[in-house]
Amino acid sequence: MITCSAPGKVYLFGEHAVVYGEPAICCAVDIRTRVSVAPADSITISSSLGTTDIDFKTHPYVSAVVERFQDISSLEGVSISIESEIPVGSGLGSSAAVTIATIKALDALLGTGLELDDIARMGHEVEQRIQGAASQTDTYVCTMGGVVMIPQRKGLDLLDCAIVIGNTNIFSSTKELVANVAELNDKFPDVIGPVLSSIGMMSATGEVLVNAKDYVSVGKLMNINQGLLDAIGVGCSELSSFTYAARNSGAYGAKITGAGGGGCMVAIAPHECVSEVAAAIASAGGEVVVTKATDIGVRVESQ
Ligand SMILES: Nc1ncnc2c1ncn2[C@@H]1O[C@H](COP(=O)(O)OP(=O)(O)OP(=O)(O)O)[C@@H](O)[C@H]1O
Ligand SMILES: C[C@@](O)(CCO)CC(=O)[O-]
Ligand SMILES: [Mg+2]
Repeated sequence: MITCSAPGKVYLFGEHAVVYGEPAICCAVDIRTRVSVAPADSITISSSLGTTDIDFKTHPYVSAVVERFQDISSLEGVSISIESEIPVGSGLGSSAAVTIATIKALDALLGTGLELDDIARMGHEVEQRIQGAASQTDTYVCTMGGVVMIPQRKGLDLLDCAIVIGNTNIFSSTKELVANVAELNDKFPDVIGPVLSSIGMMSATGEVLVNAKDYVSVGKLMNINQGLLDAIGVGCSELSSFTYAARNSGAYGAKITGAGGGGCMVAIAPHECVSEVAAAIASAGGEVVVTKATDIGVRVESQ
């Protein structure tokens, strides 16, 4: 049996706008999905969502990965078992992590010799197929780890402040949220276009600040980015209430992370404020995860 893992991620800036070619800055975080594979006579995929064969309703991302390997190798049967610390459909890159960890595990099992760039590319193709429109961000960051600016694929300094996540526990489908933004953009292109460009400016301005470890300024920009995410309709009252709770208890800044519409918000905070920020989000009704940036991307855990 071979087990591989891949990390989740939070966006400092740029989700949604990155689908339209704007830059984004995204950070791998220290919560992981583990995928174990073993030779078998038929295909079985087991996760908290159920046990299936190739099944695009229950396991669309993993099924698409299996089909890709059927194209490039002699794969006929395999048993795939998924365990995850990343909540499903929550904005923390659960789809990218399960996709990338499965690609790496099947690559190791079948000896297809994929390089990290090949894994990231295949992961992006899978997200595009299932999501409709998808940027390369989640799959690239989750493959490589670290803090990455997209589309340049430029590595920035690892954050050394605390990352506090508040989960609304409202399931949100990235596919649907991306489609909602596209609909709004089709209806009001002259209004939404400039908002998406302004979101792109966050990363252009934020890059230098992240490398300078000027987290006070990074936080201010995250707060501006949050306002623009609200403007394109991906907020909800719980996300707003958690972001204000975090800001009012000492966080540098707070915003939605990922597709929004539910899922999670992220705050960056000085290490000494973590318990106040976590308590404030929890008393506003959020499930809290305190984590940190990681430079460990996809990797083989055991074989
Ligand atoms: N542990 C898991 N086991 C099996 N499938 C998973 C797992 N985690 C995620 N998935 C798949 O990914 C889908 C959720 O992906 P989606 O892109 O909508 O949310 P996300 O990746 O958590 O958030 P975001 O894309 O905003 O970061 C699930 O419906 C499921 O198909
Ligand atoms: C909403 C989005 O920008 C981020 C999802 O984590 C979609 C994508 O980049 O594919
Ligand atoms: Mg996703």
